Amino acid sequence: MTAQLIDGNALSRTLRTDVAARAAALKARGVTPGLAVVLVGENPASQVYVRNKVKACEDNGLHSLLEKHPADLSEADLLSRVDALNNDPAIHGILVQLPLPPHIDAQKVIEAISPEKDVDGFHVASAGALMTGAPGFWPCTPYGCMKMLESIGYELRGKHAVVIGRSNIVGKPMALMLLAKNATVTVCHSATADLGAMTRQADVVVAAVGKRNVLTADMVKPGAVVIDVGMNRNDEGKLCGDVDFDGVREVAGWITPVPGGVGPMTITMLLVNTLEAAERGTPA
Ligand SMILES: Nc1nc(=O)c2c([nH]1)NC[C@@H]1CN(c3ccc(C(=O)N[C@@H](CCC(=O)O)C(=O)O)cc3)C=[N+]21
Repeated sequence: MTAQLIDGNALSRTLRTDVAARAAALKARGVTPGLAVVLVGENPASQVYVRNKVKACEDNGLHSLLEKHPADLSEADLLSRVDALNNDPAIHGILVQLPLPPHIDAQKVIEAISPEKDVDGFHVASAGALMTGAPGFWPCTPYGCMKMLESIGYELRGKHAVVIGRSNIVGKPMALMLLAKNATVTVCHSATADLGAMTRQADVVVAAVGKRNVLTADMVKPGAVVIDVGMNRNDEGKLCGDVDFDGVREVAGWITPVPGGVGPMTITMLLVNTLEAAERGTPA
């Protein structure tokens, strides 16, 4: 048996059509949803990602503002730029591209973003809202993973989900979202004694480590859903995930590809959050 693909590009197209319709409806009421993307320095990967985000905005009727700053921008100057965007009525969402140069305290910058505009969902107020079930923005990558599970009609209640990775931007929020859907959740990480023993029990595996071949076919229960959050390069320089795709697809029931899986969904959920921010800020 070969796993069915969960196509992040196709699902993104569907969801972005809805985003575009909602953006048009807001525009008819005189409000264009606006996203500010702030880039500090010249990290080549960041430049590609940022360009993709801006293009996704343009393609779907959102206004975007790309702010590029030199790598030696001071932390104080970045904080005052964030403050200006907090007070800019044309901007509903603010994204400060990570990683930031080492002389800048990234968490401090994130906490300076108004929670109402924190469309990345990285602010501690957003994290607290997710943890308690209060309204707030969910981090785009795990949110996109949940949409992928929803798209195949997957019932999480009573299932065992294993998350590999415990970052603040993917692993931890992913575990909370799965828990909120009544899955039994195990979070594995670099100190987990026997990763395969955990993943072999999983109905759903989410791999979010940032290392190739973290999940191989022998570690997967037949029929399981496998979601690959990884973004790595192989020896030939090709983009690949954390999952040994060719092996695992022969065992899994469902699998997300890289590229064309979680990546485009991350950008889609950024658009969704930005739209949501604009809708929340617009009186009916
Ligand atoms: N404040 C902040 N928010 C982020 O959301 C954020 C960030 N910083 N820093 C970097 C990471 C990375 N990230 C990606 C999003 C989409 C793709 C994506 O669309 N990937 C395509 C392929 C792109 C390619 O070919 O390189 C795919 O998987 O099909 C990748 C990576 C968002 N990030």
